[in-house]
Amino acid sequence: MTDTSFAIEVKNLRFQWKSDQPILDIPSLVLTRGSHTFLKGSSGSGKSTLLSILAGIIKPDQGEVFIQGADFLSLSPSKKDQFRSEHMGIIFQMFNLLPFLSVSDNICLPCRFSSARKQKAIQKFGSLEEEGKHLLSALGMAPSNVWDRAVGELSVGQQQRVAAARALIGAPDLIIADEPTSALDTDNRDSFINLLSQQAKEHDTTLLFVSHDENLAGHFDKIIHLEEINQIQKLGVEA
Ligand SMILES: Nc1ncnc2c1ncn2[C@@H]1O[C@H](COP(=O)(O)OP(=O)(O)OP(=O)(O)O)[C@@H](O)[C@H]1O
Repeated sequence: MTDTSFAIEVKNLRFQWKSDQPILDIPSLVLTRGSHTFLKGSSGSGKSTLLSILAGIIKPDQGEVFIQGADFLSLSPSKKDQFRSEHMGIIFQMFNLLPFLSVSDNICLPCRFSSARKQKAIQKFGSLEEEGKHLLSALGMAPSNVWDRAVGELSVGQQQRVAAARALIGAPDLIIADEPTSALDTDNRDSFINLLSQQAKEHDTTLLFVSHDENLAGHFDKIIHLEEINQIQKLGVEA
């Protein structure tokens, strides 16, 4: 049984990369709905790996993961894709945009798979495209300059903002972001974090955010140190 007021609930999670030592052993992790969490930890401690598990990109060796009350790991690959589009906005460096598609197509993609997100965008902005353009502007990019361009032609910082707009469109229940501001200058970083905070408050979105930039931690109501919830770090890798 899981509590449906939890956005994320992890139980007895264990993971190791093939032929490597275990890196994650997390007895329990709970994020309540609407909470804004900043996840920190030293380099190589497993933050990206944990986020990839929560996003359904890699499978843990053991344990349970409930997202929005659903037993996420038991879903088939196609149901998992559908669930992800419906409920999650993901900004990962390794979960890339589609480089040959336009900025417009990339941003609107989640709403092609989620009628709930599509309806939210249309209700508030009249169309998906209008919300997409609104998000890009708020992120400091002029939509008219990039809207029809292939994403692969853009700079890394521009691509990061396209990925942010794709994650935010249609106000998903949960946003998982791994170093989403790493390629942004200070002004664009501030625009991004302000937009993320404002959207999350407005829509009661749960945020899970990984960054090495400690300046951003003040925007979050909870800080989790991976080393404090991960038994591997406490016991040492030989355990
Ligand atoms: N695809 C992979 N195959 C094998 N090992 C991997 C893979 N990805 C990560 N690892 C290993 O898992 C460990 C944790 O990596 P991870 O990227 O999750 O850490 P992190 O806390 O996000 O680090 P950083 O803060 O530097 O981004 C590291 O030892 C890394 O070498």
